[in-house]
Amino acid sequence: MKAVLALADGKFFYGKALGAIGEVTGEVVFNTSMTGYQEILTDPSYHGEIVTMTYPQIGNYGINPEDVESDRPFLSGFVVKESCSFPSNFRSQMSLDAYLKDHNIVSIEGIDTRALVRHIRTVGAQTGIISSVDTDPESLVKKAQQAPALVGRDLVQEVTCKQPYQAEEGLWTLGSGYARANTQDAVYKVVAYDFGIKRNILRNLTALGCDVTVVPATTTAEEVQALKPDGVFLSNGPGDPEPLLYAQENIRKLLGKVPVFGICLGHQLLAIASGGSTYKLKFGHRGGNQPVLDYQRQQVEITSQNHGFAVDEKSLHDQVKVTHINLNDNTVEGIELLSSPAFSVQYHPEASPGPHDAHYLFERFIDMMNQHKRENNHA
Ligand SMILES: NC(=O)CC[C@H](N)C(=O)O
Repeated sequence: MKAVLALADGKFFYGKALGAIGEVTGEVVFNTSMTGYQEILTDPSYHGEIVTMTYPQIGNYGINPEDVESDRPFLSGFVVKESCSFPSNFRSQMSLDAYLKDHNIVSIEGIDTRALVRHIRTVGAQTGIISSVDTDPESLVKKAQQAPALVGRDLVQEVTCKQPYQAEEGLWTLGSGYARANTQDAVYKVVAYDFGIKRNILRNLTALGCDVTVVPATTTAEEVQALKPDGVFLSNGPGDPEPLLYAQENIRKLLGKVPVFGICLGHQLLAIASGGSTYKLKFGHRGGNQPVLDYQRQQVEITSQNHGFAVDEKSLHDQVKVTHINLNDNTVEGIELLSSPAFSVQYHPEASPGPHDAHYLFERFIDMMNQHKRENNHA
């Protein structure tokens, strides 16, 4: 069945319907990871986005129930050059097409994804539409122009949990699957703000001895403090960090009282809460091979990334130190506060999918909690 992808600037591509039949709008972005499509589909940070995979064949190792970062796909739409309809992997239980249909994700295949990505790189990420019900490019371009843009919207409220819960999964091993978190012997009590949290962050924290309570995005600083955490974690999540005033306010109140660690959206919110600002990148960083320099260790790490906004270095005051930069475009990749125990990174130390070079950051959070505990016991 025919499908069309159209962009707000008038560019369009004819392709074939994949997944659900229907029509969907979102910001059209691209991800350069060669594998890890299940983790990408289920990363809540992609909510509101139509994700194009640059790798030419997607779905070749099928879909299994384990490689997920949340309980369902959150992205608006999915674009691939070729979707593999005969997956080959001992863990596979269904095809990509069947999975996208099951979760009602309107997708398209068979378009020239290289041409699309080159266009996005030239003109910048923008709103687009995939449709298999209306295939008139002119009408679709109009609909794309009328669709809400990503900037200025609070998408976090659409993906955050409704109620607090305890993280129960540990790390995955072949043959045994996910370990169960050993909360009884946990040494650190962590409260994790769920702005759209990826499960592998929680798995990494529980594996290092944290008992993690995940709380909804609007939980107040007072409610968090009532749980007496040793540390607070600020998660990744979708959309623009600037309109999330409630989160910025709560983080501001927690700073100096408890160690804070943020990833991606959590990093952007920490920067804003400490006086900085963010801006939209031309087409973002999404993929598994972004080089980052850690000033402190004087080491380059290859990182997993997924973001369209970035912290403005010029907006940061002298109590905020830039700890990491992206070696492709020199954008801010990590910060540390000098006045309170808090740090954050723009990229994904939990990988899933991607390289594991940055795992040391979870250990840094543990060290920070240890030091804070020691100092408080002496006080
Ligand atoms: N993965 C994330 O947390 C993304 C953060 C934010 N939504 C951005 O696009 O920049």
